Amino acid sequence: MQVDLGNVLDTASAHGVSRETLERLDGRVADAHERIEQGREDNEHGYEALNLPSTTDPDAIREAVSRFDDPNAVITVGIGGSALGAATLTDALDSDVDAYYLDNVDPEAVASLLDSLDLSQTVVNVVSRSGTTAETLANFLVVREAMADAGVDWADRTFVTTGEEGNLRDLAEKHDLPLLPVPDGVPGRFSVLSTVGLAAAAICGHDIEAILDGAAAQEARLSDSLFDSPAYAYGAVSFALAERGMLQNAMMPYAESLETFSEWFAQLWAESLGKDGLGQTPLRALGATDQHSQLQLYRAGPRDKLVTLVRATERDDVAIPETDLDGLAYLGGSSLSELLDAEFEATEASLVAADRPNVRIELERVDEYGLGELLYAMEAACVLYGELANVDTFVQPAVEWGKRAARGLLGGGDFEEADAVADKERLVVE
Ligand SMILES: O=P(O)(O)OC[C@H]1O[C@H](O)[C@H](O)[C@@H](O)[C@@H]1O
Repeated sequence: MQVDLGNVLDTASAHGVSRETLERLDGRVADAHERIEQGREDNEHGYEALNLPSTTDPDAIREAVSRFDDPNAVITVGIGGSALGAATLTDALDSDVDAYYLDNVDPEAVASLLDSLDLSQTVVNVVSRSGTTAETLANFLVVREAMADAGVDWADRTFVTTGEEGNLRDLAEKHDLPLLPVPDGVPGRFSVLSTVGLAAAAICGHDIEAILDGAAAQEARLSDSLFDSPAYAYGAVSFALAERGMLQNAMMPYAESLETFSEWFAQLWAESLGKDGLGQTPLRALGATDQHSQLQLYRAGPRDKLVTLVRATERDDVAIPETDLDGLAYLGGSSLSELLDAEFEATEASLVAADRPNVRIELERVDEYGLGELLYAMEAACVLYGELANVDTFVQPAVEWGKRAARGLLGGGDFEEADAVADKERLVVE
């Protein structure tokens, strides 16, 4: 995996950063790296996530899921960090086992998914670090009932990934469900390389060791200089650009298989860095599709965006057939991959021509190893950015406020946050 910073330099784009600025920043990267390494060594909350390539036991995960013979499908019931990592992996990789995610409580979507599946051939993976998230527990109760109604022994087809305590743990123990532990000290959005993210991939038959190997390769590249580490290069430059007003970061992979990756990145970046009036708003885009919609804004709208373009340098290709139409002759004999690359490079050039900084991230391939590299590098980039911005990367009090309010509204406890809901101002126009 490599990160190309050429288009963020002020020699490419007038609103970019100078090499001198990057060199000055590199001194701060060295200090931040030292702090991160200390946090990892002391197994501090959050920093521990960067140790997962060596602390995760892939055999234990495989062993836990091996009790389910030949499922057709796996439903992961979880939300946020308890769903997006697994979804990023299974959506990016091909498998004969279909992976679904119940990460919302839209009744129509839940009912439609459950109606469409043969539940006797489906495995249910319930994931919640806290074991108390209302959406996850509610969806699980619905799934469990649907299985029972279909004459399926739900307890036989369910496993749980959760922490040491919480309602989900109690429920799993009561029904003697197989349990995978979530690692201590790893917030959900940093947990893709643990039981939380890898179990669904293991059920789908993906090579979870290769995912960890890819992550380990990027772990080995962390160093005290942004010029030696793709992860730190990305984190440091994103921070430097945010300081210059690029307060939005459009994550734009040129691979449909990475569409969910942008969602995962959005949680990582928003929940970790959006604090104390600071942060960089992640935007989700997909190349080449969004070249024909959002690119207008990225190139000509407010000068507040970093665009991150991601592509694989190797991919399976499809030839474009020759045609006798003169106007289309330029396409014939070429391939969809060549067209996609041309679109990618044209987007970069068009942004630079309008003085809009952008970063290129290239993987060799969207496979297990490449995904491991990409996900680990983005996590390390985020941790570095958090150090440089001096925010508490690993907490999410703003999200928890809303969780308490919703629980209070449903009668799940006495939470003062719920009172604020009743105080809503109204100015209704009909
Ligand atoms: O894993 P859980 O405890 O169910 O939490 C699921 C999600 O809940 C909240 O929204 C947190 O802010 C997220 O970071 C977390 O990933």
